Amino acid sequence: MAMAASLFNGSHTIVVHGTQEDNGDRERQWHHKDQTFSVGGSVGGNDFEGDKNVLSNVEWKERVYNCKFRQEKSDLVRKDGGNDDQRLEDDLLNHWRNVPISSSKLIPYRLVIVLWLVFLAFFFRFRILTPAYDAYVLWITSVICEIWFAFSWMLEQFAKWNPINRKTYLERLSIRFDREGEPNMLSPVDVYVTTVDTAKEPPLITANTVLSILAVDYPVDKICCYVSDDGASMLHFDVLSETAEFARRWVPFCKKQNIEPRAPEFYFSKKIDDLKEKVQPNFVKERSGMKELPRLVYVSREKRPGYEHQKKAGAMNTLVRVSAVLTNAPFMLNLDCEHYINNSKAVREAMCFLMDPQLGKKLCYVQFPQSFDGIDHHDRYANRNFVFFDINMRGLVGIQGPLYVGTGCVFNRQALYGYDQPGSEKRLKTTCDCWPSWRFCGCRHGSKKSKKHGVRSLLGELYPKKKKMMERNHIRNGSTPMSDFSEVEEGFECYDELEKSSFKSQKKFEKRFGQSLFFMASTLLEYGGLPEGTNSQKLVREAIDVISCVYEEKTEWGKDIGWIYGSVTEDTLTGLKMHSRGWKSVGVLYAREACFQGVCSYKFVRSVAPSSEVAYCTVPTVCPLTGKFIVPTLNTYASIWVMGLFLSIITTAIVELRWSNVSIKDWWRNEQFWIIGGVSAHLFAVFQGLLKVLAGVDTTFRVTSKAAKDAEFRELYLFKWTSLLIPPTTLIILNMVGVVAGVSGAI
Ligand SMILES: O=c1ccn([C@@H]2O[C@H](COP(=O)(O)OP(=O)(O)O[C@H]3O[C@H](CO)[C@@H](O)[C@H](O)[C@H]3O)[C@@H](O)[C@H]2O)c(=O)[nH]1
Ligand SMILES: [Mn+2]
Repeated sequence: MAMAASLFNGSHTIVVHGTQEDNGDRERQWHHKDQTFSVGGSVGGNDFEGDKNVLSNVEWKERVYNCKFRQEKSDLVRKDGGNDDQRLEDDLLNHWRNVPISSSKLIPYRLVIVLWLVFLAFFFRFRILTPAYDAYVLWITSVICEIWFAFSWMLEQFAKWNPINRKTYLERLSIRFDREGEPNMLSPVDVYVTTVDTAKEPPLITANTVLSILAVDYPVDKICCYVSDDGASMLHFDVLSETAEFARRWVPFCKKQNIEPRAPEFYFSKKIDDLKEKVQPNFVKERSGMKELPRLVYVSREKRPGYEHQKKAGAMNTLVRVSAVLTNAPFMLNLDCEHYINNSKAVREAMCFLMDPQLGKKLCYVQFPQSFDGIDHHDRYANRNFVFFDINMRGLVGIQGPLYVGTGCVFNRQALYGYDQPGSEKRLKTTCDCWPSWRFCGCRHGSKKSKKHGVRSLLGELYPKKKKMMERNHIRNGSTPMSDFSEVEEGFECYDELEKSSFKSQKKFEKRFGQSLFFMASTLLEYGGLPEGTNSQKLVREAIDVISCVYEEKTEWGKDIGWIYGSVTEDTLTGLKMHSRGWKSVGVLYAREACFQGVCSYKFVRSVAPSSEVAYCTVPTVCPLTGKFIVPTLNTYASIWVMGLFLSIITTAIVELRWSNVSIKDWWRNEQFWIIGGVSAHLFAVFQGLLKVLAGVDTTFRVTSKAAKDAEFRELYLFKWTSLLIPPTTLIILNMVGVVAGVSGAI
């Protein structure tokens, strides 16, 4: 099995790939500008000089609380006449704040929900106590459906009980971490882009996304873009290398002219006259900007017959490991290939939360809403999804945080490694069984003899390094809490005892993360960065190791850590897994220019809900047809409950639209698709699910085609037959017949 890594294009690009069964030729050489670059695992050494910055990352925290902050505060206090000390302190500490939704909108909302519950209780009492004996089966069916509706409605409604808006302060983030003329303290971020099929995902789309990432408004040495190519296609590879070349001109241009968005195709398609109102840029800045480029890494993971490659989730886990070895940024941004960065400050938005001294530690991710270009004017297919993002997700902010929806999401690396949230009770347990013991003693026991040296040097350095960093902090500011420091000392005292269990602990680590000692060591660096004494050759060799398809065998990847396998909605599953470990998430859901923008793909599959809609669309129409009614003639009381129920449901929707500012039209589209989806796609999904559970037949992840052009909108209005349409069509016919029968019966 041949593997290769090559450096191309000067030093800002790296290629890491395993051999694909279907292309053996790629790893050998690569032509660019009449030059052939050989592929012997070389990498631009100076690129990794940034490590020192990466490691000193821990300093940002310290800095927040210290000199700078005090000075800022006292400056402000002086300006303000020193009045509201506490308020100022709070203000300065926060890069974000909650913007409460006005109680004139929220109180009626909650009242209506409570009212609904009361009506519901009486309604069910009536429903269950008065069975329709002459239509018993229909009655039972409809009652079961109603109970299910009420239950799911209750779950949904209570998740929205406490919706919250938030506001970020990018300037404060800059004041704190990004001062001119001083070393930048913003946290590094690894960016992941996945792509697979050149036919469905034109490489130009990926190229645009990559350019928008490279041009993002963030320190260049703190951004590293990883592109996973699951198609192992020469075309992707070539386009990407051209992209890297083009970036040399494009990125400085974007930064100099401060244009948005920074994906070229979408920038030029805006047709804005940018020549107006341009300011003369600072010459020095411009010149230095010309040579500054973030790194770009191309990864094509190994695939072999007999090994399940796990689609996107597999690609993501590969990227997690490669990036851990090469850059190990504490945070990572995940973008599908068609989702480019529309607002170059997007990463900073996320950092307002992730670098927050209090909230940041508890966060597993920051999710941005999905927003799309090229949605037809009437949004025929409810693709804008405002109801989901502006109502449901915003409601979830008030609980543990919004769901992960697969793209436009910035993660905390530690949360993906399966650790419990530091504040939660479970964390202590995890820490006790494997963390400290291995941290201090693991260096003495390499599992493989051949690797023993590497282990020792790697892990051996980890401890002194951590200690050194802490000492530095300690000296620089007497106020640093002692706890961390004494924890280290304690670790040393019980060294002997820990040593005994160290071998066991390391085995545990291996079972969890796989065999790469380098990777294991990287997981211990809570603030990211690379251990000292590594060189680029070693790193690339290690990177190739961790993308091998056997790497995940007998590990927890995809089960307990990283992206979770076995579902077509691996995103939701992955997010919930972290939530279940106590981590919180945040949504950047407030109205502002979309941070990420996708090329619209018309695909309609989402959650799999039992399709009680089908039964409920059928039952009422069967009644007039058969002359048997599920609801006996209503008495006065019962009709009050039924009316009340309907009215309160309608009112809830209205008040919901008021606090969320979603338009009636968007809401109506959503309702339409709830029904259409419920009786078609969801219904089929239920069958697929059953097939999988009962017969082990697996569902497939079909890649969505991203090549939609304006001219193709017409197609959206064309009628195309698919078997998915059978159930809704049948239902429509049944209902029409039912109405006719009902009306004629009444006449
Ligand atoms: O074998 C594969 C298959 C897909 N992908 C990538 O996965 C991403 C998502 O695939 P896509 O076909 O665009 O799925 P969508 O339905 O448009 O995506 C939504 O829904 C998916 C399933 O819930 C999530 O994985 C996505 O992130 C989310 O954007 C794309 O970048 C693909 O290139 C791979 O890398 N390898
Ligand atoms: Mn997609």
